[in-house]
Amino acid sequence: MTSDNTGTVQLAVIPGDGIGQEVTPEALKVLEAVDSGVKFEQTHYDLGAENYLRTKEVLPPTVLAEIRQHDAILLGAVGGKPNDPDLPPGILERGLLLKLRFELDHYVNLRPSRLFPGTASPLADPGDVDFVVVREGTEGPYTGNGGALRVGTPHEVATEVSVNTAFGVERVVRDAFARAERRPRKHLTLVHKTNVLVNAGSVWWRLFEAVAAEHPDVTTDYMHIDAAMIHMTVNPSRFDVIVTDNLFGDIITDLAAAITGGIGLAASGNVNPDRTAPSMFEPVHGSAPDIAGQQVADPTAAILSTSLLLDHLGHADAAAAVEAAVLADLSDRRPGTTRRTSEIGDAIAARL
Ligand SMILES: NC(=O)C1=CN([C@@H]2O[C@H](COP(=O)(O)OP(=O)(O)OC[C@H]3O[C@@H](n4cnc5c(N)ncnc54)[C@H](O)[C@@H]3O)[C@@H](O)[C@H]2O)C=CC1
Ligand SMILES: CC(C)CC(=O)C(=O)O
Ligand SMILES: [Mg+2]
Repeated sequence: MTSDNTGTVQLAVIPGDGIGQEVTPEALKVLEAVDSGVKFEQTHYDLGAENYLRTKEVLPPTVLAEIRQHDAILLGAVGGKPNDPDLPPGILERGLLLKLRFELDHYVNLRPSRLFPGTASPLADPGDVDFVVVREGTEGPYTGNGGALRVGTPHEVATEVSVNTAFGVERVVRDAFARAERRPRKHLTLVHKTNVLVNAGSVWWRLFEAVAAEHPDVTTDYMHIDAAMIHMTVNPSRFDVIVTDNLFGDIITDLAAAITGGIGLAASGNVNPDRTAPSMFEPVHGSAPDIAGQQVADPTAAILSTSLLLDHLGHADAAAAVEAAVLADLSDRRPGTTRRTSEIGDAIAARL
């Protein structure tokens, strides 16, 4: 998919905050180096904590409307230092990141986890880990539904309501079954907490079962979220495709990253499968204020996110080339040696 007939892709780039500013240029370096047959025309958007502190604006409607006109979005990370008194809690996470995901209907948050050859896992015997988490991206407890009463008093009550619509659950479950069907193992696991979150759990379970009946070739199972974390730590190779809600998917995928070489390698796509708006590609990690500005962040996750972007735009060969370049770089990494963020980007781009 390109925006015109000249093979030009309109790419919105939002480096964001912290290490987002450092890893995004490396991802762009790789996107420019790979032979995809198309030209990426980039528009950079200065959005994030610094922009907010300067302008008191997070995502003006005109900017959102402009971003919507692009073919795809590449995002670094957003979020300031924890508990910064100048940043209202969640203002960037909810006002920018989730706003983009919700407004652009990124209902499939795709997070693949593979233990690439030569990559170290903290698990002694991880096995052949290759699974993908299909995280619902527009509902759950992240919709901002809730509130607080009697704030600051001993009688304070705070709620965050998890929203789960039949429409929202069914479409992501259908996407997960379709993905499972295309994979060799054809196995799908629903992860939830149906024993306690009975209302949300019920709609997830019923729709999962209903869609399963249409996919007799996909084997299925169910795990409660807590038990799923045991299995992911003890025997992660058992998973193929996991479908789950927005919050569980957020948490699972940080663990998934940790067991497959670290958060610096975990890529993601916020996908609008209906293509009614641009999809957005970003590393799983955040802005990492603890290491920002030091050129020590690993840009591999951001670089692998461009592989997901290329694949989404229909450039499967270029996507595979980026992944192959990353794999080659990973297998050359030696424990105890460190490279700057830009050196890793240079090395991967050079392989293309
Ligand atoms: N998609 C996004 O934009 C996300 C934004 N955030 C925001 O980012 C800020 C920091 O959040 P945290 O919870 O600390 O999560 P984080 O993912 O930014 O950092 C967690 C830990 O992983 C390390 N880390 C992260 N990326 C790395 C990389 N590429 N290479 C090496 N080490 C890396 C960090 O140094 C830190 O120790 C917060 O404001 C949070 O809301 C968090 C997650 C996702
Ligand atoms: C900062 C959150 C809104 C997002 C997050 O942690 C994630 O998508 O992984
Ligand atoms: Mg997260």
